[in-house]
Amino acid sequence: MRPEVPAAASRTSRASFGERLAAARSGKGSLCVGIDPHPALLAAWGLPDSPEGLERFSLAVLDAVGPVSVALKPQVALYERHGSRGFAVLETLLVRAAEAGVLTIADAKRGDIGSTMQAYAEAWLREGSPLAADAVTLNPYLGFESLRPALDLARSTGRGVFVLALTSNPEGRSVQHVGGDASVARSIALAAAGENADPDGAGRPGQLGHVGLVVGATVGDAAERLGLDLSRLNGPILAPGVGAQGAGTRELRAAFGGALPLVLPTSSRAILAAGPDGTRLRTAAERTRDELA
Ligand SMILES: O=c1ccn([C@@H]2O[C@H](COP(=O)(O)O)[C@@H](O)[C@H]2O)c(=O)[nH]1
Repeated sequence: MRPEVPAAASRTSRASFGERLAAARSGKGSLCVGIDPHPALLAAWGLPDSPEGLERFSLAVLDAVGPVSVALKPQVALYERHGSRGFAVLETLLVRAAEAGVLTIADAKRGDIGSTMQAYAEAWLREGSPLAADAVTLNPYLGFESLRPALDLARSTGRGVFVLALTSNPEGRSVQHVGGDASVARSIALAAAGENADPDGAGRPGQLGHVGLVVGATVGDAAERLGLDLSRLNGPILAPGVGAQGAGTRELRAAFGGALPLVLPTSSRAILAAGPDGTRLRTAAERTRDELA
């Protein structure tokens, strides 16, 4: 059975996702490790490209890396490609992680009109849903306000969302950077900060909120250039792009400056390439975490 999030008695006594993450960070550091079971990685681990291989891979990563990561981020697409049996593996992973006290961020990048968004919110954030994670990534292309069901459910359950703002891939610029001060990325960052201004709806504005942003570690000076004031987000920043996409300490500093304390550097393939040996895998994660600290 999935454990309740801490302090679940009432909306106002429940810690926000940002606060739960901050508590985890103080013991484990800031690294978020992605679980991306690509067919080539499964093969390199000596595992079949099947739901069985997926499960062995996922649980091995949880055991080895969970204790030294602030959160694990399963890439939902790599479970979805195995159909319903892949989703069953993802459910098992999410339950086992919750039992082990490891936070999970489902990288699902969901986004739709509000009525459909309600269903996505319930799938990924509702207490008792088989796919409930601690947080889910969201795509705001239909407008930030279309995400309202997920924003509200995250707030009331102590879970979180990470909304795409400046993604790590070069193609993102053609949408996210256009318009200078009026860019999509800036409007998303402002809206997220507004949500976090009073994170639990109880007039406790000092708490870190439930709405995070995705800002790639590879984006260079884009956040500054486009006027995103990330240090005022009052929520966490997920920064994929470390390792396989080329970013490291220098790139993180260049991208985030004074907002670095809010950042969760995120790496998948570069760590998973260490292979199935639990000690080597954990060492790879620890080394990455310590290099970035
Ligand atoms: O802007 C983004 C948003 C999400 N991702 C996801 O993160 C991992 C990155 O994997 P690596 O192996 O560390 O490159 C992957 O699941 C992406 O879908 C991203 O890269 N950039």
